[in-house]
Amino acid sequence: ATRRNAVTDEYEVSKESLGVGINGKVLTCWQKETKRKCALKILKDCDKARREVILHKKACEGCEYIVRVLDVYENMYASNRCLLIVMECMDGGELFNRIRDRQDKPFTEREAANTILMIAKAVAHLHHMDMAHRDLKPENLLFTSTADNAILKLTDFGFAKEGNNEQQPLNTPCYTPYYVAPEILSNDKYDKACDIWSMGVIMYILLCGYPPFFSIHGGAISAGMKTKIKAGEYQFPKAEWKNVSQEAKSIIQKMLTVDPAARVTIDWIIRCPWFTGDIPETPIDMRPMLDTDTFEQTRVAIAAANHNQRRADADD
Ligand SMILES: O=C(Nc1cc(-c2cc3c([nH]2)[C@]2(CCCNC2)CNC3=O)ccn1)c1cccc(C(F)(F)F)c1
Repeated sequence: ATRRNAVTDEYEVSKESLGVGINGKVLTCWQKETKRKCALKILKDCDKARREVILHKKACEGCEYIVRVLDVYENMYASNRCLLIVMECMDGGELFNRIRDRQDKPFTEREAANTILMIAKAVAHLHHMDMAHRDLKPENLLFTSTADNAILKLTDFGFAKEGNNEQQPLNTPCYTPYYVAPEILSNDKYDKACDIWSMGVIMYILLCGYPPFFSIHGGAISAGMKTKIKAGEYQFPKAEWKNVSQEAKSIIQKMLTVDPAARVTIDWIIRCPWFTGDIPETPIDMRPMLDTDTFEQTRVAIAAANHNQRRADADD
């Protein structure tokens, strides 16, 4: 339940900003009793903010891949009524910064698969409760710590939306089937599909270090970029993609399907062997091994070594 007392009763709020989200800024705070470091998101009270709080609280229950909401306060702050969301503090920062810091060397396929799988588990949890995030991007994906095995969690439910349970029975009193407009029936049918598209863009970036759609002169979205997105026009430039497995590319292609009705669902994604990777391979940089000519050279070298070894044995 939303607390009405001052957040400062239970938390020490710092001035240190952790960033600014869609609806409000995020500060560091400490729980007085436990000294636990937390993050505090300050939202101006309005319907959108109330929806964000309700959906985030609902979403984080039962899913370890969604940033946990610890407390919610309704306080006056700077003479405005505000909603304050206290969250677990994600000390590893954003996926965005981790990608940016490794600009030179993108993720290995195994690392990319592990990363996307954590995102997919968060998205599956939302889609199974008929909710769509609708703002999936590296800036809203945070690591629990800077350790290699840190967990990646989804945050910022400022655009999230709950379906009206699309298979709304036609006989609900709100409309007479004969006259109901198509958008009433399908208005949120494709919200979930847009989360899949965003995952496709994130997966593409993790495997090569740059986005599939961009405007040549950089900066904000351009007309040319919009055209490319609408046409689903992007490439896998050979330089960076020749070592990436065909399976990874075909998964990206299925996620970046222009027609939302034809796009793969989250359930299809979490069942892909590429993600589960049943054989627990050590996170090697699989890319050189996947490169045919490197693989060919390795095969020849191994054969030659075996030949010399046999010769050596025969001489003994
Ligand atoms: O951001 C950090 N911890 C954090 C952050 C959030 C958080 C929530 C939201 C955001 N962050 C952003 C702010 C704007 C940029 N995108 C992310 C969008 N909307 C949100 O709702 C939640 C919990 N712990 C952090 C903590 C310690 C160290 C570091 C760093 F890695 F930077 F050193 C970061």
